[in-house]
Amino acid sequence: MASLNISKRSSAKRKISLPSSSRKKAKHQHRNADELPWKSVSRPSVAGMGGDEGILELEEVEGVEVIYETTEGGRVVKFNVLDAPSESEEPPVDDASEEIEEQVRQEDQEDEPVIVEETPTFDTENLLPNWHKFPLHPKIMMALHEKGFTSPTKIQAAALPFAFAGRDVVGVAQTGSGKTLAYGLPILHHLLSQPRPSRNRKRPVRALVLCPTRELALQVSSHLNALLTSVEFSPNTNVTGSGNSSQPSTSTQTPVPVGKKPPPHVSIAAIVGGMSAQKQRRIIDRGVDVLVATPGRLWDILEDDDELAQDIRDLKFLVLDEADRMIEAGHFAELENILRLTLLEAKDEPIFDDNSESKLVSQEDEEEDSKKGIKDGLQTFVFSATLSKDLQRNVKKKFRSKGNKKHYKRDQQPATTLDDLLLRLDFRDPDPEVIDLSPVGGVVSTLQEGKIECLSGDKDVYLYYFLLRYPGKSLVFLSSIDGIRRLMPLVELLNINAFPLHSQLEQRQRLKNLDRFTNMPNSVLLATDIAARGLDIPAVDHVIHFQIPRSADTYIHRNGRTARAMRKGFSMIMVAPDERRVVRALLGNLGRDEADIPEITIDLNMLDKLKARVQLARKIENTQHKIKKTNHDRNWMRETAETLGVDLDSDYMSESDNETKLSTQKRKAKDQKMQGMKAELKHLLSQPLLARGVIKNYITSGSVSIVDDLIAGSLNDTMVGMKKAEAGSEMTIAKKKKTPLVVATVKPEEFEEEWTGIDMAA
Ligand SMILES: Nc1ncnc2c1ncn2[C@@H]1O[C@H](COP(=O)(O)OP(=O)(O)OP(=O)(O)O)[C@@H](O)[C@H]1O
Repeated sequence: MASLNISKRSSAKRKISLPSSSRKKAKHQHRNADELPWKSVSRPSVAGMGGDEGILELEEVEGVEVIYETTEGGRVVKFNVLDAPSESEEPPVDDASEEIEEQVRQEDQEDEPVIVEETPTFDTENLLPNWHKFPLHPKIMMALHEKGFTSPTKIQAAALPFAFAGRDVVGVAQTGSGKTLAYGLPILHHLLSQPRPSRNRKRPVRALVLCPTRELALQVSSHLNALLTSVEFSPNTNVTGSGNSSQPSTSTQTPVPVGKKPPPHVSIAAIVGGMSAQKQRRIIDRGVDVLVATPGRLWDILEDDDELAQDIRDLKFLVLDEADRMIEAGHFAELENILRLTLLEAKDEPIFDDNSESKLVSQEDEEEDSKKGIKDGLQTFVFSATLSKDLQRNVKKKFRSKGNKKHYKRDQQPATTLDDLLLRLDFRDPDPEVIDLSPVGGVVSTLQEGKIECLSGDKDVYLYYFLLRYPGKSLVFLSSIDGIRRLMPLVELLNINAFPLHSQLEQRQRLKNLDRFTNMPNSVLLATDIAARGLDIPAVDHVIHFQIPRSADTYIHRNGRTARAMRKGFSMIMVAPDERRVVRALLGNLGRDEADIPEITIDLNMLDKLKARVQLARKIENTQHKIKKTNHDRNWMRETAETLGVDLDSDYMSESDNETKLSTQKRKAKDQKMQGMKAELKHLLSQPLLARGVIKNYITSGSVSIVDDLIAGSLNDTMVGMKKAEAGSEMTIAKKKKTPLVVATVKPEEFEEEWTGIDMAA
């Protein structure tokens, strides 16, 4: 047997680094080395131990303290074997033991078997010249290259230098402009530049990203994970062969457990409601570097997890993504509690207390703080597409510039809840950098807008028209879940591939529907505003405001689900007469005029044909709904009576029985009627929708010949005789105020010329 000295020494520290519940009891038993409880371990194939080198077998031992005693015969080594205490016993923790703990922790670092992980090299200068000036870890450069992200987006180019300089950043940039990586890259860079964490020690949470919705949190974590996974386990890849490292990065010392795959260099996890809390707790227990969370679930977990609460106090990065939505999402209390943990001073005290004495942060306080050297290196990033100018000013106002000796009074009344939230953030930076790249009027340059003005009751048919006329992936926003519940069966009856998304669906169903929508090219997602923020669904062609948004911000964020990352997109708002005033006000808030948004030209002949289909589908839906409701009411009465052990009134019963008999006949009649209506709808749906002047059986002889277009494949798939068209290519441009409408059809090329795209240059 050969023994490994490192193992013996490292074992001693394990006794102290174990979590408190499983700490070992200091029951000393001096023994000689051969009596120790050795365990066989597989031989490491790295760190110079790969060859036989005379070692036949390796063993290690845990829970042993090595004692050197000076005796008359010289120095002798003894071993203290430590027993594990019972669950209820907690070892006394005193200053001395903490000192030892720290000492042993250091020893641990020295003694663990390590391998040297080669930092890959990457020729950024030639392969990613637009990224070259950013000191990003080569692995990140490799990932950006692999993803084809050849240049930073504007917000990335603007925010990264400040983030790398250790500054706090408040970033405002249009939807789909790459804000996730604007804060994600500095975090990943920092973590990748640290040694790969050991499997033996739980990694603390270093970065917390708070998101308003579960979907966004899941998306952010998978977005960051996706960037890492391609390069995580290819540390020695040399992409260029030229050996030009993107930056002078040192090799990282990577402790690798014997015989095991190295642990991930960076571990990212999402903690959101609607999924197993136990599983999420287990993930946290295993150790996570970047926690992406919704405030509600995170606070639930934090309430019982002191260790995690401590991690949050010691964070290196705090991010608020879509900060303004967070307060709308009803998470304010939880969010506030979480943020309180991140305060530098008076962590447990409310920020705004009633004691006016303490409301003024004086120059003396400030100097006192700096004498104490309070500086923990927390960096805070706040990002959104919509942070009002007032708010941005307030963020700055809050902070006392050390140079200027400006003072901030804590009893300053915040103007809005979001002001309040931002004032509760304890930016360590005396002057957080506010970067505002939001476009004028909130509209992304690649987005084209349009509107349809119609009666509320006609919105269904106009929507149907739009979906058939402009096939593609359409995200339809409604303000209420009831609205979705009403519209969903209707569009299904009309054979539209539609999926619902709202907060009353189970999380699994929500994700499934999102996934189906993402993967089906010609499909519709009927969603409430839970889908308005941050979701990065690839290639959404159209955003439709079926019900008008509640605020200008919501209009911007809903629109932001299309025209992302320089792609084209179209947004359509449907306005009923009684909604015009609100829409006017909403656009006014964005400094815009109602007439800025042109109307979509509708082929009224085609609309009439669709009306027949929609009316019939609506009739079927209403009848189905009534049947369901009657059955539900009757069953509910019987079930409730059964549960309560109450006999139903005999009158009610006989009435109900008579009704049942009657209703059996009625139901049969209704069923027949329903079958008839369904057959009729099926027939209607099977009929081609002929444009005016087109004769079905004589395609060459109608007043409009469609042969050439048919051969060229340029006809709309469902509206026979109408050419294929992109949304936005058939618009009625309204002249401003009181001038009659001028009808003009705008050719797609004319718009394309105006689409300038996002200038990605740094
Ligand atoms: N440098 C880049 N080059 C090309 N594409 C990029 C770059 N950075 C990010 N992207 C892509 O752009 C898309 C939008 O990014 P992201 O979701 O971060 O936008 P956002 O600004 O957070 O949008 P929102 O305001 O809607 O949340 C994503 O698909 C992302 O992968």
